[in-house]
Amino acid sequence: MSMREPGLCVVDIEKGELRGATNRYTKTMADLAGLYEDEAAYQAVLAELGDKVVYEVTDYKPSADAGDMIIGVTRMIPGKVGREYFLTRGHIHANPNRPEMYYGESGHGIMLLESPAGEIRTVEIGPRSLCYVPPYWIHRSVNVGTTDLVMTFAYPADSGQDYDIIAKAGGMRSRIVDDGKGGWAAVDNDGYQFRPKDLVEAIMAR
Ligand SMILES: O=P(O)(O)OC[C@H]1O[C@H](O)[C@H](O)[C@@H](O)[C@@H]1O
Ligand SMILES: [Fe+2]
Repeated sequence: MSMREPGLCVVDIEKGELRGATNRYTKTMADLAGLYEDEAAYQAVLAELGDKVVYEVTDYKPSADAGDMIIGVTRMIPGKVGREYFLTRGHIHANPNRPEMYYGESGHGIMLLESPAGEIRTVEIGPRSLCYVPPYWIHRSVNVGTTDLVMTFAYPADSGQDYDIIAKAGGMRSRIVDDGKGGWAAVDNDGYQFRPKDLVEAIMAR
């Protein structure tokens, strides 16, 4: 093992980015096809937003080694597709026993978590909330506020992201929607299919 130099990055809360990041990736509404329940509403929002960035990630990745850590910032604009609040694609870590932490910088978000067996948890995140995503939880962030949601995160550098696990189940078990009173509610996703028991066991054995 060779020594690595210390790093320094600065969280720019207004811009919602990490100054000194080594990577940036952006998502537009077109990249999120098939994630929202209301296809007509999705098409309308897609036409309205065009190639506007709906969320972006800037991160600092020293290496992909197991003992290293990726630190970064995610920024998501506010909005709804029909009654459903804007969300990230969501994933389980490709090495599923890797955790993650999220720290709220600004805005109002929900971390939506699902176990491989289909249990759901919601964690509300505001400024200075520190959310721990334990190993094995599928996770997605949702902006339930009226301003950009900005969060700092950190996770082991060899975690990886598996997006298929959500797609294959027809989405996550819950959707985060407007409750009609200015707040949010978790409701059932009608298209959700529970994973077979042997698949759940195979994931949990890794
Ligand atoms: O990867 P997505 O599900 O699109 O979520 C966007 C990003 O969310 C978080 O900030 C994670 O730490 C990133 O690694 C992830 O890529
Ligand atoms: Fe993650």
